[in-house]
Amino acid sequence: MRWWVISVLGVLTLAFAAEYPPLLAHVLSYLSQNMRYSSKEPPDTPKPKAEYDFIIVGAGSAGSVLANRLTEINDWNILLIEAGGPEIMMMNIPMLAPMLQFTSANWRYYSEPSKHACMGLKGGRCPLPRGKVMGGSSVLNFMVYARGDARDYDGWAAMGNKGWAWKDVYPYFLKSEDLLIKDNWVQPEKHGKGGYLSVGTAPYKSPLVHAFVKAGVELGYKISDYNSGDISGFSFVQSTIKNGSRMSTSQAFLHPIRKRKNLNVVKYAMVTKIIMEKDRAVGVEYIKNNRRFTVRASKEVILSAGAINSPQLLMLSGIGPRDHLQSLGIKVVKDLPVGYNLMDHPVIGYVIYTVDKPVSAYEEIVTDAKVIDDYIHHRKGLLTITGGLEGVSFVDVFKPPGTKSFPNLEIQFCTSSPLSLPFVNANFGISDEIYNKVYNMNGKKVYSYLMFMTVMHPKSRGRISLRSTDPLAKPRIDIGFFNHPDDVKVLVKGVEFTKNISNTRAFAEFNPKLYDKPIPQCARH
Ligand SMILES: Cc1cc2nc3c(=O)[nH]c(=O)nc-3n(C[C@H](O)[C@H](O)[C@H](O)COP(=O)(O)OP(=O)(O)OC[C@H]3O[C@@H](n4cnc5c(N)ncnc54)[C@H](O)[C@@H]3O)c2cc1C
Repeated sequence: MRWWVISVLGVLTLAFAAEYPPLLAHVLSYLSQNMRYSSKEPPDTPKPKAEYDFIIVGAGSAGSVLANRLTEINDWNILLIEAGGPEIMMMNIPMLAPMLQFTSANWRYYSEPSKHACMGLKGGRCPLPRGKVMGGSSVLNFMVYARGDARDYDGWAAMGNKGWAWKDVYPYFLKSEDLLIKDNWVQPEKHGKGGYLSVGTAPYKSPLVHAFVKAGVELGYKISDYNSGDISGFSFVQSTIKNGSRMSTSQAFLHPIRKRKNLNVVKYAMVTKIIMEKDRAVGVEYIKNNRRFTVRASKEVILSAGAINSPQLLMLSGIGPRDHLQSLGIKVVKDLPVGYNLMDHPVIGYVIYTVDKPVSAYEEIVTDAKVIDDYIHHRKGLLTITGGLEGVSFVDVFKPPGTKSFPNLEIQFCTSSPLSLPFVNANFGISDEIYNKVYNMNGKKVYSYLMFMTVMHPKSRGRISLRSTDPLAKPRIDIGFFNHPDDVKVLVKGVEFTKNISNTRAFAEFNPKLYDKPIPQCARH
């Protein structure tokens, strides 16, 4: 078990012992649950074979599913290689999701400074968290289960991506899912039952998220099952959780198959190169415990190392833009535009409203004995909220509700904000100067909510490139946020839209006030 888990549990144990003597027993019980939990993950294979049928690089969202499906074929041997270590139970407490970014389970990538974005953040860089652990980013993420809109898939198919139309992918969504939600805002006929991946909702719902969904209806939007193929509307979140705990893809797809003899897993193993023979990938090199290993694949090497590491590994292996590879002295195997066309969703993270009632999550929830008892003993309460995120809406900010439109903005509704949970400022990487001038409440308890706004179909593009030939050096990430002005227009309109939401009758009882203290650098605008 990691030192930080032991320290957190130690502090919690001492804090509880005085106020809630039975809690000591609960904490110990949690520790023993963790031991049992750890034994469910496929173990590290001490001596992998020299050759497998398939090698999968990265045990994240994609890699876990692939390892499960491929090992269904008894005759195929699969090696799954993961740079990170085991997932531990503490990582499954939904409300603690933001804290995981401060652990070794995060690759800790940052964007390059840019003249359009991330300027109020430390060093002018946006933190770009990615999971480095069994389960990958599905261990760090905020658990929102969102398939996307049918029109997006059909658009990709129309671009020539055979097999990606909604009608092609939808059966796989059904197959993989185990819907646990019984509420009437979900259309059960659009969901799967009995699959590996549990989809539920947090047992706790704050009064604020109820107001958020009602506000949507008041403004003329429908309460939607955003996983039905049409995302438009307002809703509570559907989450990859079960019994109030995170369900990562490792838990969903790897734990149940840990006894399959044709699956080997190596953990803490960093793949440094794909071995190419002519145009064919025939194996990989990896480093573990400072030793270098080579393993061959008779059928395929599958690269599922995530949106940052996969292109990095391709380029290190000679697959990438000729000029770039040659400038670093890498032999070109295939000249391809790897690393270009990087797309992520530009966001405004800090549209905050303060409220005058104690209805939002606050900093002390991580040390409040009652809140912790609720979670450890009953798997309910504030700690089951997925990273503080409870509601979601997808709207077209340029068109009134009810008209035919394709949403261009996603609003994630959070039952707290960095004013109430100051540690979240570190997640965003807010600079000390801006934090102290704008967001530091100096210990004053503030209740608030936040609408986290995301551009749905960004036009901005970035690029990933190599900094050096050292596979352990972080690649250069030019995230490209806001290099297209249309993305800014969507978000500006989105901020106005949050005012409409907060001005509804649904929110009136909380007396919300936009927290509009100007950031000094923006005051002139
Ligand atoms: C903080 C955060 C919040 C998010 N919230 C949501 C959300 O609420 N809902 C949602 O749908 N999506 C969310 N996402 C995005 C989602 O989690 C990712 O899109 C998804 O997990 C990516 O899956 P992947 O398999 O491509 O990569 P990953 O899951 O990142 O897996 C890649 C794996 O490869 C391993 N790896 C990388 N390089 C190597 C190497 N060289 N050798 C060996 N192993 C390697 C990594 O350690 C990792 O385990 C979030 C992501 C983050 C980081």
